[in-house]
Amino acid sequence: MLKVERASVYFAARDGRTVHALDRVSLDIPDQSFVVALGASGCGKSTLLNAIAGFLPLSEGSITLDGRPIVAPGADRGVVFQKDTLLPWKSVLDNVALGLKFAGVGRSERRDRSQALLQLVGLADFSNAMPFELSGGMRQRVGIARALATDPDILLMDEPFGALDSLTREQMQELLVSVWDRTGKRIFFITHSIEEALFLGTQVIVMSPRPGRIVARFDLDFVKRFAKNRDAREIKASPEFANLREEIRAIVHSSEDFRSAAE
Ligand SMILES: Nc1ncnc2c1ncn2[C@@H]1O[C@H](COP(=O)(O)OP(=O)(O)OP(=O)(O)O)[C@@H](O)[C@H]1O
Repeated sequence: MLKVERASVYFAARDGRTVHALDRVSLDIPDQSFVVALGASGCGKSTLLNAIAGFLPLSEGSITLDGRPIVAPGADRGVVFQKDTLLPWKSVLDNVALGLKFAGVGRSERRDRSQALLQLVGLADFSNAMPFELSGGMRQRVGIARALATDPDILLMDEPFGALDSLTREQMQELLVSVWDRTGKRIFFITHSIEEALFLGTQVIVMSPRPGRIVARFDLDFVKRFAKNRDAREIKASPEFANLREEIRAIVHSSEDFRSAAE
């Protein structure tokens, strides 16, 4: 279990004011779950992910992964950002193998494990390609393979598909469901898209800004249905999906109205 307990983060803004980016957020991310954080800009989604990744300290509260306190980045957490962070001078295979190299894994095992992961993300034939030869979606696939290379306990994804065109985005969502289903990794995923959140999450948390709080939680099973029947259109066209989309839209908008009224 990854456990966030009453996590708060305050930042000192440049004008001397204090920004309350996260306010006593509690969240459980069980094994094999797919937890999606949804909310308008500035509601603390990235702050929460960065704290789980160990990139920034909490002001109050705690985060533990299977009982171990998180205080720094570690190989037990794989991270994927919106902008890929591939090294342009290294091949696709070497990019995937990078974390394994740092972990001291030998050359041939690095090759085998990285090749298997490239197969998992549908890029088996691109191991010798250079990053500049790949499309945006393919680069994100390499990023996912690289994040999985050290066999982490959780995958942390900060708007990984936010810069992709809508068709590629849907393909990437479907690919990610396969990766999740086959590896059994738990995932914490951030998005602005209500539809993406509904399609992917076993749990969706809706956040609102200033201070960043969780204002609603939904347990869902669309992603499990898709993992079984692989029919995204059927799921997204279902009345159940449409009703929830409207319900969540109303929550997101009311938290934005609240913010503008307060300003
Ligand atoms: N290093 C920092 N210094 C000061 N303020 C910060 C810092 N990082 C984030 N903030 C502020 O904290 C709040 C939450 O930011 P955060 O990036 O976590 O939101 P978000 O929900 O991820 O937004 P977006 O969807 O736009 O990425 C915002 O008001 C932001 O301006």
